[in-house]
Amino acid sequence: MLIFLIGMMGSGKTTLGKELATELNYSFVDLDAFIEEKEGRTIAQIFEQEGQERFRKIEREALQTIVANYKNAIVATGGGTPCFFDNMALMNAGGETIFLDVPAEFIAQRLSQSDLSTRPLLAGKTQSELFSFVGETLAERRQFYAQAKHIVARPPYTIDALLALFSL
Ligand SMILES: Nc1ncnc2c1ncn2[C@@H]1O[C@H](COP(=O)(O)OP(=O)(O)O)[C@@H](O)[C@H]1O
Ligand SMILES: O=C(O)C1=C[C@@H](OP(=O)(O)O)[C@@H](O)[C@H](O)C1
Ligand SMILES: [Mg+2]
Repeated sequence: MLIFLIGMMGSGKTTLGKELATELNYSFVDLDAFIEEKEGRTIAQIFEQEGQERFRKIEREALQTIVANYKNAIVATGGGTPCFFDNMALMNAGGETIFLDVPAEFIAQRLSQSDLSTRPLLAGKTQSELFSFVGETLAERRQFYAQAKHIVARPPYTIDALLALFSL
């Protein structure tokens, strides 16, 4: 089974995805890390050198490669992945999708304590810009995230909530 974790930057896709893969003895694939390895450059460099539009095409191709080549894996997507092309339909057809619906305030709080330079959409933002950006972006993206087959919408947003979804 392929399990895709989707949701905003800072919702915990990478962190919880790794834990879930260890717990289930599945492979773990982080879409951003997969892209960085294939491209030989960081996500920040791709944005800087070629812009977001090109990044979204690279991201789409990487997602197609993963769907075609992995069988039992947890896939941590990027926050924007569900919102471009028909990526949401591709993931729903290829496996289970789980939206980590963490409130914007939690996310902004977590991100304000992390290194923003690795996430080009956040780099250079002040605390208050970060809080408004996360709130507005989550509102715009919710229509895509809401297409997930499963939603984790109550705290604590931990691996137990993910395991409970499948009664694993
Ligand atoms: N369940 C959690 N509780 C508290 N902090 C978390 C949790 N999940 C992630 N974080 C923190 O939030 C930040 C973003 O997490 P990350 O897993 O990279 O999110 P994503 O991949 O969704 O962008 C990291 O600093 C991480 O340590
Ligand atoms: O929300 C987004 O558009 C992005 C999220 C990032 O992944 P995370 O959600 O793992 O931070 C990464 O793909 C890129 O910086 C763009
Ligand atoms: Mg991540």
